[in-house]
Amino acid sequence: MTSQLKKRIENSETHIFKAVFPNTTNHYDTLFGGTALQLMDEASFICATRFSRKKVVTVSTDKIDFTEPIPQGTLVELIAKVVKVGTTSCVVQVDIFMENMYEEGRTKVVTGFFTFVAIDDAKNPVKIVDSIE
Ligand SMILES: CC(=O)SCCNC(=O)CCNC(=O)[C@H](O)C(C)(C)COP(=O)(O)OP(=O)(O)OC[C@H]1O[C@@H](n2cnc3c(N)ncnc32)[C@H](O)[C@@H]1OP(=O)(O)O
Repeated sequence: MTSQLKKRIENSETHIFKAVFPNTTNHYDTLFGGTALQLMDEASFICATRFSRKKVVTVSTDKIDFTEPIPQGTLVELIAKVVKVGTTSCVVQVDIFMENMYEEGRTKVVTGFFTFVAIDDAKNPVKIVDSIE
C-alpha cells in the first residue's frame, strides 16, 4: 500500500460520540440493537465518503456480534476506518467502545464490517479512488 493511500485512510478515520439517552434504548434500558446498527451504518458511510469523496452505497455488511449490553447513561464512541480497498469498493470496520460517564477506561463492545461501492450519477460502479499513486 502506498504512503498516499495510507494517508487517505488515516485522514478518513471517523469518530462519533453519543450519550446513551433513554430515547435510544429498549425496554431493558440498554441501547436498542437497531439504533446501534444505524449508528454504525452512518459512521461507516461518512468514513467511506470521506475516503473516496464520491457517492457511495452500502452493498454488504458482515455478521455483527453484540457481545455486551450498552446500558442507558453510558457514553459510546464509534470509530470507522477503511480496512480494505478494492477497485470500486472499500471495506470499513466500525468498532463501538462503551465507557462509564464517571470512570476512566472503556471496553470494545461491537465490531462490524461494511462494504461500500462508489457509483456515478447513473448508479454504475466507478473506481473508489481515481488513482492509487
Ligand atoms: C448510503 C445508503 O443508504 S445506500 C442504500 C443501500 N444500498 C443500496 O441501495 C445499494 C444497492 N445495490 C446496488 O445498487 C448495486 O448492487 C451496486 C451498484 C452497489 C453494485 O452493483 P454490481 O452490479 O453488484 O457491481 P459489481 O458486480 O461490479 O461489483 C462492484 C463491487 O462491489 C463488490 N460487491 C458486490 N456485491 C458484493 C457483496 N455482496 N459483498 C461484498 N462486495 C460486493 C464487488 O466485489 C466489486 O468490488 P471491486 O470493484 O472493489 O472488486
